[in-house]
Amino acid sequence: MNKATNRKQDALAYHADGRPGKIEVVPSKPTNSQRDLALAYSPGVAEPCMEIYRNPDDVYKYTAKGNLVAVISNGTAVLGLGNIGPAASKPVMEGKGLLFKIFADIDVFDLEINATTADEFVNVVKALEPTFGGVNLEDIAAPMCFEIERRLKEEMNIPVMHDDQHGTAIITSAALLNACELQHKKIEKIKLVVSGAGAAAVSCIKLYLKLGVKKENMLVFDKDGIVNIDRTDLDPMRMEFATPRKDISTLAEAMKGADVFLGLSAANVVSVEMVQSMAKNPIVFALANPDPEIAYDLAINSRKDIIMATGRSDFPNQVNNVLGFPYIFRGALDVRATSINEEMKLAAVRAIAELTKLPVPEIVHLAYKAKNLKFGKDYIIPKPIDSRLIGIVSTAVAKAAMESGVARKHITDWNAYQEELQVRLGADDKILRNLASKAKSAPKRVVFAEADNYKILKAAQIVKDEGIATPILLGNVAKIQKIMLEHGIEFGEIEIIDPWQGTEESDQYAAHLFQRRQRRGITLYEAKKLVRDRNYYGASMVEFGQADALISGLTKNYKSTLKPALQVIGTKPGVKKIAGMYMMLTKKGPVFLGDTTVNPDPTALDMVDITGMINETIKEFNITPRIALLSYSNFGSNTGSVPDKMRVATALLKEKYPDMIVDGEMQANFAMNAELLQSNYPFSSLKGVPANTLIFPNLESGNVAYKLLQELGNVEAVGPILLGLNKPVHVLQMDSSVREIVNMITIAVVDAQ
Ligand SMILES: NC(=O)C1=CN([C@@H]2O[C@H](COP(=O)(O)OP(=O)(O)OC[C@H]3O[C@@H](n4cnc5c(N)ncnc54)[C@H](OP(=O)(O)O)[C@@H]3O)[C@@H](O)[C@H]2O)C=CC1
Ligand SMILES: CC(=O)C(=O)O
Ligand SMILES: [Mg+2]
Repeated sequence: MNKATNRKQDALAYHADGRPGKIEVVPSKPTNSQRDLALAYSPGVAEPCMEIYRNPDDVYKYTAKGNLVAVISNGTAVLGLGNIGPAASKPVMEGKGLLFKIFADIDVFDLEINATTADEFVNVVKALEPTFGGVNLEDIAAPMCFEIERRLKEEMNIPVMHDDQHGTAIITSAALLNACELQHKKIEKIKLVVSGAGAAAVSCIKLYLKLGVKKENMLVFDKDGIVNIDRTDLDPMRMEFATPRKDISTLAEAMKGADVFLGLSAANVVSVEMVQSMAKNPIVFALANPDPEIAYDLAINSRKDIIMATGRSDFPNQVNNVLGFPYIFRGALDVRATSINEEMKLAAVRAIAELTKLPVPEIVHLAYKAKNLKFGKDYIIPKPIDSRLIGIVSTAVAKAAMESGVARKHITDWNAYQEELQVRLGADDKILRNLASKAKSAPKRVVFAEADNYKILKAAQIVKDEGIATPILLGNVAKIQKIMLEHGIEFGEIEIIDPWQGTEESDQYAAHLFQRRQRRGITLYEAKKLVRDRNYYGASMVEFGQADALISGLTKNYKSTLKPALQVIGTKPGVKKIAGMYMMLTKKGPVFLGDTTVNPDPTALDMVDITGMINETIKEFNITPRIALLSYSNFGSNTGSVPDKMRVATALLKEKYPDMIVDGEMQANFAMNAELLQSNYPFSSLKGVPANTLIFPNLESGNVAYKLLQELGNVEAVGPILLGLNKPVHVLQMDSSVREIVNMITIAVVDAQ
């Protein structure tokens, strides 16, 4: 099975696994009690209904309308896949909904409609106005899309934007301005060739004209060839930029001496020769999705002076409308704009272009495994992951809406607005993305003791593909290869070792184990036998530096996986007890729980050591630990062995680590609710911000808490992160999912850095 087939299977599984599709509707109010339901629905719901009846604008106050965008398509021009119909377009529209949510916290209903005429389409969408704060039209073929958008903008009082037109125009304009600057070209003088005369291309051309490109310097092509004034099949819109020139009829002819090529048409319509025939310092935007007009590598290797961009995320210069639509709608919704006008679009263009010239944050470098991204040929436009986009672009759009008179709500405190935008980005799985970025910045060799298992192999393949780790597989070679073949898992080059057969290193590993355990009842003969076991062998590889981290435990119980690591590697100097911690990815950000894994009933002194290790590890994740020692009492409100132990441990911690942010003993709700803590116990050192690290009095409570959060709170658990071993070894929970294994590998790599 080749890489393409593999990717296909991964993409299908991604969509089909678990709850089918990519989005769900989640209530935003409590629904637990009869009272909640009486307020949410009948009879309570009648109150906001009547308020809105009396004052229609109150719909923004009492419903989700103000943050709800409809992503609507009839499936007539889906990506570059053509007219595949509304149902087949649904994955794209759900995907757009997902991007709106993760990049700008906008809720989306995706609507795929059977509407083949402009009248049908317009009637459906107009009728939806009461529900939505905005409408994002998507993947509707030209020329019908122009009429649909024009009519909806005229007839609706909420912002309507056909993203393939204007989103694309905005992003490519920002990229074009920057590319021209880098290639020393004046926009008024560029010779522009456009492949495609559809929704995206027409809108780009219109915006380029506003930026200064001259109509007479432009040649446009569609499926039937050059768009010239002799054509009888052109609608008035395309006739607008039809060329009177008679000397050119093919794309190859047009490309000779051209400064800029813009492709918004179909895959592979441009050849290397065409690119080579362009003017000095050419700019090529081959933006057809998923495959561009010319492959990135072909174009970039065809000449040295080129600036090349595609719509894809796997090459430099991704020019894709995802850089625009989330933030354009965010700004428009936040000032309750009645439309998205030219001023707002141009403000977005300028904001995106200028952002490119600012120093790039470390986190973006890490995410793209790039060392020195800066305004230049390979960085003409910001990266979609850049979290500054929401602040800069949405603010520019909101200001332009206010200044151009389409805002119905005015923002006065721009600093508060900036903060609000950052909070919107949420904090639940951002930490994982950050950790993955950190891992990718210096990937490590991770040895897998249970490589004859599909889930391990799949996770190993993912981390290799993502550049997080270089896997080393332990196990029976034929068995591993059989599973790889059955499941289409490919690594390219991969090291597979079968410890059972013995290797050049086995004797050295056995001698080391014997040396460490000879006074604990292990003979050399036994040590030799033991290192044929994959857990002993894997731990030895890490101990001898032949691997940087070990992952095991998927198929064996925790203790029997841990034992070899303790015997071969041992604990860090000074560590008496190892421990385990979980990172829970809650909506309020990551919360760390410990010890959830190893020590059944730690003493107050043990608690000090464990908390110290937890504190240090969390700091490695670039998070400041705010630690609460938990019990069933608050600061002495109850007595008993558990509160007493936690109170003593807190005092010892404060003495040993004066800079540690720690307090206790306290109940979990006080730890997680800063207001509650402050109002009842204003002396507490956890002032103002809730704890992010919870230390449990014993294994039962820690284990019960994380499992409850996982099952009832639907909170993702990453771990157990093993603390205190001298080298990175991480033991999976039995039956971890592929995603959980990938997360653990990421942690192991960060641990090994
Ligand atoms: N990177 C990005 O952000 C974006 C990329 N796109 C991509 O741009 C492409 C077009 O999208 P969109 O405008 O929405 O679709 P449309 O269907 O509206 O337009 C497609 C245009 O391409 C023309 N075309 C098709 N095949 C060829 C060919 N072989 N040679 C020349 N022209 C051709 C069509 O010609 P005719 O008019 O004769 O049918 C039509 O003018 C898609 O691949 C889409 O994925 C779109 C939006 C954003
Ligand atoms: C990116 C996008 O909207 C498209 O390719 O259609
Ligand atoms: Mg599209």
